[in-house]
Amino acid sequence: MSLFARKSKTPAPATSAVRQRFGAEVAARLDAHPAVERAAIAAAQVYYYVDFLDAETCDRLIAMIDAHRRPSTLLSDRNDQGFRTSDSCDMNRWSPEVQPTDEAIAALLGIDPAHGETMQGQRYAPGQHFRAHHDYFHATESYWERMQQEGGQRTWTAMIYLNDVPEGGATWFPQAGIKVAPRRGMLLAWNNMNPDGSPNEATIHEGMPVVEGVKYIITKWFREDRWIK
Ligand SMILES: O=C(O)CCC(=O)C(=O)O
Ligand SMILES: [Fe+2]
Repeated sequence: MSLFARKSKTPAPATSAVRQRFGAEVAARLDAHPAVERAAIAAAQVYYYVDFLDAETCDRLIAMIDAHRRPSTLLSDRNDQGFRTSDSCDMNRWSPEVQPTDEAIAALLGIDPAHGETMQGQRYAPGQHFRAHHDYFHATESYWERMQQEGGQRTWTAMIYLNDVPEGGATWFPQAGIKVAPRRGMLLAWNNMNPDGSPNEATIHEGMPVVEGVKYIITKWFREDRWIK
């Protein structure tokens, strides 16, 4: 018996059949949806749905974010103040104000809502930003062990812009080569994995600084396993 067996930490698998399946199935569903467009880039699966949410629902969610916001946090071993300077809040999925939107996002992607983390509301005032990052978890970070118990890797991200922003605040994917300006009610969704289920580095993205106005969004991350046990 090897001395090194068992005790050593299991390295995170680079690829995974479950993640592969999420990539293929969600993409096929979005490709087939008449209101959804795929962004014309090869490096990542990025989709948008222009009028996903009506103005009244956007306004209701904005009011909830304003009422509950607190400084955003960062899941990282680096203490990097200034990396994410927005405010955030948890959007309770069981609240009658939130549930229809939360479930509509999961239904659009065809993912069991139990795989979805708590939806985040985010607010960026002028000058606030979220610097370039990946939404997937890095297996080298100390949080990885815990994340494996809590639904595992993140697969798809869905974001909704709740308002138009007069200037700034675009979501920029510098490697994939796409910049998306906020537009009220528009949903943006992308797969953080490659088709083989490994993390796609080209999904690195940033929330660019708002120049004029205030930017409100909601973000929902889906895990490879159930996040709600
Ligand atoms: O604010 C944006 O446009 C991007 C937000 C984002 O990347 C996130 O919430 O993970
Ligand atoms: Fe992100």
